[in-house]
Amino acid sequence: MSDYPVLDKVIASLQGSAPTLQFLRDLHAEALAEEPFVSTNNDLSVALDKFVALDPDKSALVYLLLRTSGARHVVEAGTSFGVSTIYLALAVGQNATAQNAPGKVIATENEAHKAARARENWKKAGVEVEPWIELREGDLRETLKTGLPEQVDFVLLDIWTPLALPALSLVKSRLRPGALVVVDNFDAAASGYKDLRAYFDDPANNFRRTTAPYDGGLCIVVYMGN
Ligand SMILES: C[S@@+](CC[C@H](N)C(=O)[O-])C[C@H]1O[C@@H](n2cnc3c(N)ncnc32)[C@H](O)[C@@H]1O
Repeated sequence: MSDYPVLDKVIASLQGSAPTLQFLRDLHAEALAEEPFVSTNNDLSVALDKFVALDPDKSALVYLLLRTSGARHVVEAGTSFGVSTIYLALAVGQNATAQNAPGKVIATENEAHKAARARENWKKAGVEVEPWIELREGDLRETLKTGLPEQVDFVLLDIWTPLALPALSLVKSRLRPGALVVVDNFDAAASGYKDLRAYFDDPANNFRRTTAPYDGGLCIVVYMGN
């Protein structure tokens, strides 16, 4: 048992070695001890030293979506201390191993000290996690311009709202038909997501979406292909 019963449920929904799952549980408990933060109507500087991690129940859903879709090529916009990345990498590693094929999570973080903490956390998470991650440090509007996989299966948009559409736009041409895009706080940060919502809803872009009733609204989007 932990101080956060949700973590017991979440960890039980994952496959992984006991030490890796225990580390993830402890790390996520540390993140939960913070004040909640949503990126609209706030002073972003207060988030510089915060995890601002994806909620555990949303992270579990993301892990299971990745496992069921067999995703091996993932882009994460907004990594912070790398909590959500651990869920992504665990799933990608398991999918890649099952398919005997390559796989990678491209993680992005602008703040050098956060990137350093993320690397430490992934090292501690161990071989089920660390080898599957490529961290691109710097502004994602630059770091995602080149070197993306031919096909991207999954995109996690967990980033300050003005960066979400620029991130997706850089990845869009690589999305495979059926690729999933998950956007955190789609309702709670609705005012910041006007441009992204219009982009999803423009028939020319060929996305279909629903918002799952997780805290703040978790938007789940499928790219239908050209
Ligand atoms: C909500 S947090 C990500 C949390 C992470 N997904 C998790 O669950 O642990 C968003 C992160 O995006 C980073 N960020 C903000 N602007 C960025 C940019 N232009 N390029 C890359 N990262 C950026 C912030 O420093 C912050 O750490």
